[in-house]
Amino acid sequence: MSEVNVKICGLTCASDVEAVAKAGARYAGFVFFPKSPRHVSVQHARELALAAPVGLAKVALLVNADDALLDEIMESVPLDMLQLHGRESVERVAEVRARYGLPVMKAVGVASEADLPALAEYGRVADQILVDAKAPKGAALPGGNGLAFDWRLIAGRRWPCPWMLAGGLTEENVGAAIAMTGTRQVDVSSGVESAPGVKDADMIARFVAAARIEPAIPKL
Ligand SMILES: O=C(O)c1ccccc1NCC(=O)[C@H](O)[C@H](O)COP(=O)(O)O
Repeated sequence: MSEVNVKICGLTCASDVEAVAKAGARYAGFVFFPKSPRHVSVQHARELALAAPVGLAKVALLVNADDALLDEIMESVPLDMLQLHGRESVERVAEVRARYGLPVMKAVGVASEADLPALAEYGRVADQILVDAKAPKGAALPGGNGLAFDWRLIAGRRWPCPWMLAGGLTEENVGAAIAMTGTRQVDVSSGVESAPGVKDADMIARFVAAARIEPAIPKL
């Protein structure tokens, strides 16, 4: 079975990038959302992205971004993927993908069965979907809240494109989340932080290691 890919989201300093690369994560996420404790400016993101080693995919996380912001980011920051984490429509996802020529991952919040059809809809236009916990009503952030959803809702489900599981993952629960959902990609932010916006290198290393432990298959 292929190795589980890990995305560590919300990196804010050079030591975060180093820790993520050293731990063997596949993706590094930079948050462009001013209300977030993980927000980075375009110039700062450029410096962090330039410091990332080959093989670490750099992802820009955007919330309802207009073309002006996307143009500015695309001109300065070397990126491998755009993550749309707001209320972007299916049409907007297709438009962003065509305009910038980068793979687009659309985040979809899940709290109940009623949220599942959106995964298939976005899965038809996006390159990947991020199956995340739905932010509570009135939350300041549309993601990165450290909340999990009921993984049984998506156990055994598949979509038309690759997907990643997110929401409240930690080194303690990521193994169970992988086993229950069958995901081969996981995304974490709060679960590897010592305080909001402050990543912890040891927690990152332990999270990546925990995501890579394959469940023992009993011998017949
Ligand atoms: O992390 C943020 O601050 C953030 C702000 C605005 C939109 C999305 C945001 N994070 C989304 C992520 O990619 C998180 O990794 C994902 O939602 C899981 O977060 P967590 O439950 O904290 O691991």
